[in-house]
Amino acid sequence: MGLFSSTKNHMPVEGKTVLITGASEGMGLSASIQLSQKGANIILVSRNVGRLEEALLKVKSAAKSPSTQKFTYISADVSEPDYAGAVIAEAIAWNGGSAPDIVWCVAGLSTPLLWVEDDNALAAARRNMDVNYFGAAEMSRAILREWLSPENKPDPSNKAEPKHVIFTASVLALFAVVGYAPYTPSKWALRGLADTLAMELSLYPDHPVKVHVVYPATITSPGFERENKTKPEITVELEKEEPPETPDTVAQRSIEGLERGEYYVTISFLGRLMRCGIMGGSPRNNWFFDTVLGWFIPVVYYFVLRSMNAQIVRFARRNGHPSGYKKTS
Ligand SMILES: NC(=O)C1=CN([C@@H]2O[C@H](COP(=O)(O)OP(=O)(O)OC[C@H]3O[C@@H](n4cnc5c(N)ncnc54)[C@H](OP(=O)(O)O)[C@@H]3O)[C@@H](O)[C@H]2O)C=CC1
Ligand SMILES: CCCCCCCCCCCCCCCC(=O)[C@@H](N)CO
Repeated sequence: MGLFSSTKNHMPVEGKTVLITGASEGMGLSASIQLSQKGANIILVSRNVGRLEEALLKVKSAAKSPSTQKFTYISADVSEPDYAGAVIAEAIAWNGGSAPDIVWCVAGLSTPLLWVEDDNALAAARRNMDVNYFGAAEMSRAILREWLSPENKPDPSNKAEPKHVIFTASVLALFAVVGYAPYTPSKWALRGLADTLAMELSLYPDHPVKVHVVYPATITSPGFERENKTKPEITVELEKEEPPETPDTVAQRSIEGLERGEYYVTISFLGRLMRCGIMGGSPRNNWFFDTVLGWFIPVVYYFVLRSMNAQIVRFARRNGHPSGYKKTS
């Protein structure tokens, strides 16, 4: 977070234990496999046990040192109130009494729809909030209470690496797009929580912990196939601006950003522009470049928004009042 970047790896994982939610499919599975290849012990968390079993085999067979690394899964629903304490307790018991060193909240879902026309809008918004926001919020609180408790003060002679808690948002938390009303606020909420925690963590100078937020654009995952079933046509049109990436690529670029020590990690060029466009009072990855780039983004947005809104108006003229659109859900 200094003026210039360094080449140090800020998140070494070899021999560390990483807990990942949403780890049975999509980006979470890819991240688990890649961290296994780098020598981490992995705890996979999601709901469906059959998919967790399959994922565990893949993550195991990617291990850098199969004789020393260990792997397990815990089935849990991150939308259940108070789920996270039990997950962390089970993880600690499995890990010989030590808490995981890194917790990455990836579990999420999206229910694209038109806010005004769709009868499911508010139910979908609550579900998106429960999984995407509260799922990650509860997990962060459970692990931070463990890491930051006075009994768990790291031995200063031991040069402990910082712990890491990582949230997974979306570029939609940096730039909103029509059709994502139930989802976008849940990802913006994660940003608000992360910025607050980044400051709160300074109250614990003897317990080094870093918080991060990853902002992927479209990921060609099983979740993307599901969300496309209800996605409004105009949303499909607009999001073509940002090309989809595979779960493997998104996981790889996320890990690279975390290794560079970034606070907000973006995956693409547009994502980086969007990040510099919203910085406000958020911590910067690089104070010089992020600030200078940030000066130009309002000008870019003048043209981007003009063109997008014109595209939406053309769509509206072609398709008539939205109450007449073909029902997607
Ligand atoms: N796909 C996209 O285009 C984008 C996605 N994102 C975000 O990135 C993250 C990963 O997305 P993606 O790769 O598409 O994920 P997928 O939808 O493909 O996979 C979701 C994973 O989360 C688990 N999961 C879902 N709901 C719950 C729950 N209630 N409790 C526990 N686990 C749950 C699923 O397993 P199970 O169902 O068994 O529980 C699965 O392992 C999400 O946070 C998503 O919002 C961000 C930008 C773009
Ligand atoms: C200065 C910057 C210019 C900005 C250009 C705007 C381009 C719009 C691209 C929108 C991409 C939306 C991806 C959604 C991913 C997602 O989170 C969902 N698939 C999950 O449900």
